[in-house]
Amino acid sequence: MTIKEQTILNSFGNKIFTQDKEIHVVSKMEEPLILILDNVLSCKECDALIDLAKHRMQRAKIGKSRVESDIRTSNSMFFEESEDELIQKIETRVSELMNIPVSHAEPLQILHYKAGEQYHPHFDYFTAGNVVNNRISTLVMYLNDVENGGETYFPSLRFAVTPKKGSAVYFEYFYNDNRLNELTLHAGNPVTIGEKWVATQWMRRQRNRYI
Ligand SMILES: O=C(O)CCC(=O)C(=O)O
Ligand SMILES: [Fe+2]
Repeated sequence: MTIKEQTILNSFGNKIFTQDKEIHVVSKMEEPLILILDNVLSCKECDALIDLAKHRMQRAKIGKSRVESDIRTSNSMFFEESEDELIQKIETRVSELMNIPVSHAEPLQILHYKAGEQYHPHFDYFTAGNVVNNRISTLVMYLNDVENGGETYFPSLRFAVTPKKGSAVYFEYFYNDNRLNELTLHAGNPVTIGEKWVATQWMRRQRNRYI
């Protein structure tokens, strides 16, 4: 008999209630746990995040060393921790949803892909050496509808998530069985028509902010 591993997010039923939102579970994969969620952000919140971010975008940097890399061709920025009311509200909602305290959250990241841009397959957790406070889970929130392409693609699962404004994909990689963590390999497929905006929240195993 195979014993299913404990997960961080324990969803029951078709809805997840946070203090200010009723989030819909559209689709679910059990192991590794992948949830497609709708109504995570309102249209107004998506537009406001893009507006706040668009003047602050830089060529995306990868991983801990933050060197520029061809792994990702999109542009990115990070909001300051709880920098204004909107960011604070979203951080609170997302941490309730992800079942991890805000103190374990990385700053909220915005990514912008223009046509032709992509994010090659990668793990969100760090694999090099002895990582003390690794990432354990990810929420990618879609801030606009993409005309064509731009799916979040899990090549080992042959599973593609189509961006939809206000919706999100959640996955976690804190399993004892590392084969499950490795199945969360994912990419941002090339945007072929239009553009793509996402907000990514990564959670750490331990505290990551001191406020
Ligand atoms: O753009 C996407 O669909 C994926 C983004 C991503 O993998 C990340 O931000 O870590
Ligand atoms: Fe990622």
